[in-house]
Amino acid sequence: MLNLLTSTQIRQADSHTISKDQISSIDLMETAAVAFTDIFTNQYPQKSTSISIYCGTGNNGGDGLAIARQLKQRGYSAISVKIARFTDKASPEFDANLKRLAEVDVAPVEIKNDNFEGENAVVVIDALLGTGLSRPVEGYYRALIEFLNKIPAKIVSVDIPSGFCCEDHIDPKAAVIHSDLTITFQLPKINFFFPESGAAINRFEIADIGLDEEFLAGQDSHFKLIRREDVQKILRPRKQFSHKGTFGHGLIVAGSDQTMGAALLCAEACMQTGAGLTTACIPPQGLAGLNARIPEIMAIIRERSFTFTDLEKYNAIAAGPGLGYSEETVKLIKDMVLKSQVPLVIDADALNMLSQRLEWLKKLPDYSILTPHMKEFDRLFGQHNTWWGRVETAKKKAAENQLIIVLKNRYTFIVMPDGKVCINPTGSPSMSTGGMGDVLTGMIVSFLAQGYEPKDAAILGTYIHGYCGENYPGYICPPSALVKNIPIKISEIMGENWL
Ligand SMILES: NC(=O)C1=CN([C@@H]2O[C@H](COP(=O)(O)OP(=O)(O)OC[C@H]3O[C@@H](n4cnc5c(N)ncnc54)[C@H](O)[C@@H]3O)[C@@H](O)[C@H]2O)[C@H](O)CC1
Ligand SMILES: [K+]
Repeated sequence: MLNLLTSTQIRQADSHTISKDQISSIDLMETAAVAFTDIFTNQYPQKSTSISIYCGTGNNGGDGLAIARQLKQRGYSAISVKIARFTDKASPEFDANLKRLAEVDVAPVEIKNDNFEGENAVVVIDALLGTGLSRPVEGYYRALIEFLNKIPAKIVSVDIPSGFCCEDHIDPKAAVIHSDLTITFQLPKINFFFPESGAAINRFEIADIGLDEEFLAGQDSHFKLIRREDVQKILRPRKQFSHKGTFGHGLIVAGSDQTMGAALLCAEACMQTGAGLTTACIPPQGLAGLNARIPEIMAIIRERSFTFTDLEKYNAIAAGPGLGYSEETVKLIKDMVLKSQVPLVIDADALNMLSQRLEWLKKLPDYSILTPHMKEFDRLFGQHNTWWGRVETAKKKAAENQLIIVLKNRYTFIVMPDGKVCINPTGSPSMSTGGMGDVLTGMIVSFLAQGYEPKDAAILGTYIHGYCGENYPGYICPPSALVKNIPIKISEIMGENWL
């Protein structure tokens, strides 16, 4: 997993690298400027593109000056540099790069107040403020940021959008540059994965500046980014002499008269993800649809006052998709919660039942997996104003109840009982359709049934679910199409050793 660090830790990595590699901070700044410019010129290869570089007077601004020189030296002919001289403070690296700018005869314009004349560059490079942000942006900086957010130019931010806070609660009223592209140094910043950053970061790219990998990996951090290689390490190839019993038996407790579709999607996902056997515990009306659509799935019919008699024959149980919320289904879930000896995956209506009966949280088998979206989370654990707050609560609740909480959003947070927050990078807006959650639940319970540890089942299910969705060749990805792709995408991720 990729260790995600705070801005303070990244600064420590800076100085560690500077002393270890016997370089100066101006050398590191030059490396950063070159790495930024490489990505930038790929994005804007036209050398006549008009580019205005707005520089603060710290090292973010210093980067901006070095980037201006790099662009000039690479033949970009329409470069202008504007320095936000709102304070008489300037970093030594900024001053050094200001001198070097003269070598390429770019004469910067100084902005000393808030009368910004018209800006008609096609691209603005935002090098005003970086990770040195230490307080909310006010005064001339705020006015300049608001001015730049209004002009038609594309904005490319250096390291982070100016005014953006890299970790902790994101204040929706803060003045932050709305960047079309953020080229960040070495690591994505933790808040890049929080929904509130959407306005400031349309997309981001990583510029490797050679910080000491060992040092970065050795830093203590809750936040980890799941990478393909992590998933490849967890996935097990299937042995030649295996049979359906080798891959477990998953039980899906789902569906009601009007919402059988969720049960079908969840059950099929469990089967397509590789469970040896899948049984769906469904209402009588659902049987015909189940058999017609997915003949591989066995059924237990939930007649009136149904109770579980042989839960022990299942390696993993998922409950909730389309289950409906009635006296009958509450009794059913209570029966399951009290009787099950295996980790449960609790989703949708079963989560809503939990939120009315929080005492059940402690009764769930250890390492059971909750898969709430934002609203289900707040119903369970109270209203939250920020996602940072939600993740803090999720860490607390996961530890208190020995649970895994899969807090779904564009970058799903998988919160482990030990406080680790594994962030899933896969997925796409094409997946924002009803039924996606049902599929995810089926995938997670399938990996549980196959004998994967609960934390690994949550990671595999979430990563591969998003991977299937983001690789679907369509404007939207119908969940019933996604499930058909699961086996092919798992083997694609595993590469040649999938068999
Ligand atoms: N390893 C790396 O990522 C590298 C990053 N580099 C660049 O350095 C900046 C961080 O530079 P720093 O000098 O620490 O601060 P900033 O330039 O971000 O800010 C300048 C200065 O502004 C003052 N300030 C803080 N908050 C505010 C505010 N709200 N309003 C006004 N002024 C504010 C404060 O005094 C800051 O010092 C990083 O982002 C990268 O761009 C290195 O160049 C290479 C390695
Ligand atoms: K910036």
